[in-house]
Amino acid sequence: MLVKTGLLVTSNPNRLGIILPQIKHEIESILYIQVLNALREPFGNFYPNMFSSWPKLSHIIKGIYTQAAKHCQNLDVRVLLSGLKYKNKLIYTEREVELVIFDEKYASDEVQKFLSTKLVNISKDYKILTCANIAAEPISADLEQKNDKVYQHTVLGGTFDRLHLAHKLLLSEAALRSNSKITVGVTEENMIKSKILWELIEPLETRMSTVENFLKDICPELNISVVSIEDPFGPTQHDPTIDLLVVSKETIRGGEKVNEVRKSKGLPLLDLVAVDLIDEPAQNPHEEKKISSNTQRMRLLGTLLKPVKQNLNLPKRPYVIGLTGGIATGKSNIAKRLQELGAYVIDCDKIAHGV
Ligand SMILES: CC(C)(COP(=O)(O)OP(=O)(O)OC[C@H]1O[C@@H](n2cnc3c(N)ncnc32)[C@H](O)[C@@H]1O)[C@@H](O)C(=O)NCCC(=O)NCCS
Ligand SMILES: Nc1ncnc2c1ncn2[C@@H]1O[C@H](COP(=O)(O)OP(=O)(O)OP(=O)(O)O)[C@@H](O)[C@H]1O
Repeated sequence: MLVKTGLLVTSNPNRLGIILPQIKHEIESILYIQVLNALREPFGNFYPNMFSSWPKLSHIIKGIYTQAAKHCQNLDVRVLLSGLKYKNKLIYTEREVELVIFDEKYASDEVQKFLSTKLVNISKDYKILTCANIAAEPISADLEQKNDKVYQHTVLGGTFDRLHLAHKLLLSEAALRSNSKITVGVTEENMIKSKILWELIEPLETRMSTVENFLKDICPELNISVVSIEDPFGPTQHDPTIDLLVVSKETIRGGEKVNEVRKSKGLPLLDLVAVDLIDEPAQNPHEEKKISSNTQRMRLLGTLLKPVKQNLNLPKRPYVIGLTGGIATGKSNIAKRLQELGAYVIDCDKIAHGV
């Protein structure tokens, strides 16, 4: 039976390419992923010799979100970081977990103890699924990770429309590298008007609260501040406590500009960490190569944005349809097709010209 929220406990994320296609039809909404090498204590001590610092885990998180992009883009996947960062933590999830999936066969008393003592928000009627015996490469630390510094106060910025897996990767990088505070700048309306189909961008409040909820879910121990920004600099132009800016390979230049502004104001320069771009695995012709909010908005065209409200007081006919849109968006074309289907068309453009 389909559940809303699932939790996958994996001891080897390299198995995800096989597990995700098997479990994606079991879950409707949120899939939490907790990486753990064993259910035994010390809980959260995830391959301690290999991952001596949190940023060394970055490539594992990237691997998970890349697999999620390939296999289950319609699920809201959230890789939990608390259990990786802090030893002996309980697993807390904002949503109640209804299905727990393991990628190893554990003894049933071990499973029971784990569920009852470590999993805080679990449904009374939870179900368990085991996907065992899946061969995979052993996991390894990212030896390429040259800067594995952790900072007091990390920052990042973006529009974060329809929060996608690449946004989650960026937010996770900032969370892995922070031992205290994380600030996220979210663009206000003045900064989004040059974007494709900007009219379809979610309202600022929605984008801000989605970012905040995501961060609170994956790492509630951090002091999280989500602010709106009216320019590409946001709080970085006056806050001396910030010490790291997380960008992607395409926004490094923006990061350098932030440092130019800080230099001119006598503020300490920020370290920059750039995450790689995550590609769109199901790219159609004319779509961007990377996972992108623009693509998501374009894919919305021709779909119902929200369910039609039933109003029993309305007569069944005639329907009044308002047809609006920018220049050359196809209004006349659609009006012609509706006319062919029997609609009576009132062209306000023509009426206005005649006034
Ligand atoms: C001006 C800014 C913030 C506007 O954000 P933008 O509209 O590009 O946001 P968007 O939601 O599209 O992306 C947010 C971030 O995710 C990155 N990102 C988007 N898609 C992908 C992807 N497929 N793979 C990896 N990263 C991605 C973007 O490069 C960006 O860094 C940004 O472009 C910028 O210049 N950043 C550097 C400076 C900065 O962070 N300033 C704000 C400080 S509070
Ligand atoms: N669904 C579609 N797919 C591809 N091309 C389209 C589509 N709909 C319209 N077009 C093309 O886009 C162009 C503009 O279409 P149309 O004249 O219907 O737009 P409009 O919104 O009425 O423009 P105006 O701003 O002049 O009122 C035309 O060349 C039309 O053939």
